[in-house]
Amino acid sequence: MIDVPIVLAGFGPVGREYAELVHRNRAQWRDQHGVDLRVVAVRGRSTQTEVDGAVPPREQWTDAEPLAELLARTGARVLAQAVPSDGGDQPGLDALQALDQGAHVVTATKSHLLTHWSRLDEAARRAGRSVRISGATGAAMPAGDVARSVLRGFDVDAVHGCLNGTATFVLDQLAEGRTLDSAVAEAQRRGIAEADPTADLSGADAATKMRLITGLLWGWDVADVRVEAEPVEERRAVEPGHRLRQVASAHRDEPGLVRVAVRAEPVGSPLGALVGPEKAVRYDCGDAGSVTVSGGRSSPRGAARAMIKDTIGAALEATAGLR
Ligand SMILES: NC(=O)C1=CN([C@@H]2O[C@H](COP(=O)(O)OP(=O)(O)OC[C@H]3O[C@@H](n4cnc5c(N)ncnc54)[C@H](OP(=O)(O)O)[C@@H]3O)[C@@H](O)[C@H]2O)C=CC1
Ligand SMILES: N[C@@H](CC=O)C(=O)O
Repeated sequence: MIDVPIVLAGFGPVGREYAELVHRNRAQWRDQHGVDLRVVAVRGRSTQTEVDGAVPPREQWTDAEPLAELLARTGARVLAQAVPSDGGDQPGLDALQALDQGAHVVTATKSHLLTHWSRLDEAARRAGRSVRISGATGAAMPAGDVARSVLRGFDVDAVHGCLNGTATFVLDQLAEGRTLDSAVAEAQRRGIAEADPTADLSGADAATKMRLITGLLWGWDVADVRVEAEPVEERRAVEPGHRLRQVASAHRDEPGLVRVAVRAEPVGSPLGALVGPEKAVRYDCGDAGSVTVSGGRSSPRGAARAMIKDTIGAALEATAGLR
């Protein structure tokens, strides 16, 4: 049995789902996979709590100690990150700290991957540990896993994806005659759109996820990738038999460039057929044909499930670096 003590950073919707899943399914995963996942501590911005079973209520949390001390004291094998993707430096520094102390990193947080990509990869390889980012590339849709390992040898020429559930949902609502404001409000009510939906609508969130996929797929340094993005705006005409989609694309022969465009896709195509907040990525693999990954719940629970998959993978597979 592989013991997997976990320090969880972030106790928002994703972190809470992750802690709850580990608590509820621990015995099942022990039997099924031979791994004993247990969250031993949870941290917020400035407070923390030790955990033995269910996470204690916030009133019982105490001031946070330095992460290095907490990781050492608990013997953590994994740092699980579900903290805001707001561009702050702390998640990147925390991930580097964890790797230096011999822990794997599993993350749904995206922004520090953009700023610390190469450093994280080098630190992980040096330590013989992995940084697993499936939750950051599209919640429960395993597009990152496919990019990193399943398509090896397929020589992918191009990748196209609907990577932001809000954009797909809002575009369909606009097509039905709703206004942009009310479509976004409905997406927020359903927990799809962020509280500040700017990155959902501008294409920035889709571009971030596509940048991460290009890093896994072609080894691009995601920090250097340039983005050209077209925002989702009020309703516009579309030819019959098509739906508007926010499509993020990258081409192997245009290294370092990700484009996000709002374009018409045939309703029967993998991207045009998406419903509500569903996501999909199509890999164009030359003589191997096209491979599309779609589905997987786009929600805090979906992201938490992706983190669970990555935690089990980190414990069981002897791979190092960004995965
Ligand atoms: N929601 C979704 O469907 C998806 C979300 N994601 C990503 O998952 C991440 C988590 O999202 P979500 O659960 O909505 O939560 P939030 O992004 O709202 O994060 C809130 C939590 O992070 C804690 N926190 C903030 N900074 C730190 C820090 N430096 N160290 C430790 N904890 C910190 C907060 O602490 P405190 O409580 O003390 O304020 C709080 O518990 C985000 O990066 C998001 O982009 C990815 C895929 C899907
Ligand atoms: N707001 C995002 C949530 C996941 O990253 C989206 O709409 O896809």
